Amino acid sequence: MAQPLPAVELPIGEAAGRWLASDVAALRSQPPDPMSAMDGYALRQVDMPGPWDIVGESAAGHPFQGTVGPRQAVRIATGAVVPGGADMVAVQEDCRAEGSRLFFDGDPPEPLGRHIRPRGLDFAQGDIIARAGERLTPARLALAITAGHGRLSVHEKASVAVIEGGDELRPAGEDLPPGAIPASNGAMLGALFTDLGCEIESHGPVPDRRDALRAAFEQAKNAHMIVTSGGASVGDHDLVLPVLEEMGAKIDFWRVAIKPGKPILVARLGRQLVIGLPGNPVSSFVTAHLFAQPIARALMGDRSPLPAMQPAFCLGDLPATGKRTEFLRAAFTDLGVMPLALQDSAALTPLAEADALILRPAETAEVKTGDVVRVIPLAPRNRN
Ligand SMILES: Nc1nc2c(c(=O)[nH]1)N[C@H]1C(S)=C(S)[C@@H](COP(=O)(O)OP(=O)(O)OC[C@H]3O[C@@H](n4cnc5c(N)ncnc54)[C@H](O)[C@@H]3O)O[C@H]1N2
Ligand code: MOO
Repeated sequence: MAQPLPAVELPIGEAAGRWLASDVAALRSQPPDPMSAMDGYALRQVDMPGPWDIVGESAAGHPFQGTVGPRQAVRIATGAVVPGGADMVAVQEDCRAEGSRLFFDGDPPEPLGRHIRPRGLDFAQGDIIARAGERLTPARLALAITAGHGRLSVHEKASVAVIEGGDELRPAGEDLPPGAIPASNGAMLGALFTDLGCEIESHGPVPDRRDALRAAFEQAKNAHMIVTSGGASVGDHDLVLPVLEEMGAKIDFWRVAIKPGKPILVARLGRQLVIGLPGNPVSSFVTAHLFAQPIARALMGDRSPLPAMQPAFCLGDLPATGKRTEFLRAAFTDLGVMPLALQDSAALTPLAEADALILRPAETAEVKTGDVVRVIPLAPRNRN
C-alpha cells in the first residue's frame, strides 16, 4: 500500500539511519593488502625459531618498501601491510630484540597463529555489501565507508503530522480543570516517529468539534502521513471517521480484532496516508508499533517493515484468549519474558516498564509458565 518515497543522494554521514535506495557494491577490497593482526615481527615460517636480522619496519600507513628474505624480520604494527616474502607475524611478547638481532622466546606458534589478515578477508571489490531496502545502521555506515563510499542513495524521510484530539486534553504542565488530563499521546507518538528518522509536525490538542478536526487535517496537508490519536471509536465525540468521510477520504479499514487497539483506522486522504490510532495511551502505543511505524518504514524504503518476532519462554500463566488477538505488555529477563501484572489499555506505568509485547492469537488455549510464546521486542528506545 505505501510506495517508497523517492531516492536522494546524500553525503554518507547524513544518510545514516535511512533506508538504502539501491544495492551498495564495494569500490575497494578490505583489507587492501595482507595486514598484520598483531604487533610483532613479520618473517618466514620456514625460518622459525630464528634468530633473524631485523631489516626494517612496517607501520600502519607506512609499508616496508622491500621484501623479507631468508632469516630476515621486519618490525610490524597491528594494521600495517605485511611485506612480501613474509608469511607470518611472531607476536612481540614471544620475541626478544637485541640491537638488530631478533630471538624467539615463546612457545611454537599454533597452526593458525600466523596473525595475518589476507587481502579481501572482509570483502572484495565488487561484493554487494548492503542491499536496497536495508537500513544504514551504524555498522552498515562503517562498512559502506570502508567500502569506499562518500555518498549514498537513500530514500527521503517521511514527514508525519501527529494530531491528538479530545476536549479533556491540556498541554503538558498546564493547569487542569476538573475532568481534564494532560495530553501525552502526541508527544509519545512524536518520539516514536523521531526514532525512525521521520520529520514530525504536531497539532493539538484539538477539541472534539468537526470544524476543529477538519482544520487540523487541512493544516497537516503537506505531510506524507497523518497519525491521529483519539476519537477513533464509536462514541458521539469520536469524530475521526466522520470527518475523514466528510473530506472524501477513502477508508481502507476501520476496527481490527486486536487488544488493545480495536478502533484502529487506516485511510487515504488524497495522496496522504491517515492512520487513526485509539486514544487510550497503551492502545495508541501498541497500534503505532503494529501499523503506523511499519507504514512509515515502508514509505522510507524499508523492505521488511513489519515488527520482528522471536520466541521466548513465558514467565507467567496466561488465560485462554477470546475473539481478539492480544498484545500483552511484558518485560524481558535473562530467562524469558514476564507478562506485566496490569494490562489495562490506559495504564502507562506498565507500558514504561515494557520492552516486549507477547503476541497471543485469538481463540487460543491458556499458556503455562515455561511455555514458549511469540514476542515482539520493542524498539531499544523503550528500554533502559
Ligand atoms: N461502546 C464502545 N466504547 C468503546 C469501544 C467500543 O468498541 N465500543 N472501544 C473501546 C476501545 S477498545 C478503545 S481503545 C477506546 C478508544 O477510543 P477512542 O480512540 O475514541 O479514544 P478516546 O475516547 O478519544 O480516548 C480514550 C481514552 O484515552 C484518553 N486519551 C485520548 N487522547 C489522549 C491523549 N492525547 N493523551 C492522553 N490520553 C488521551 C482519553 O482521555 C480517554 O480516557 O474506546 C473504547 N470505548
Ligand atoms: O482496544 Mo482498546 O485499545 O482495548 O482499549
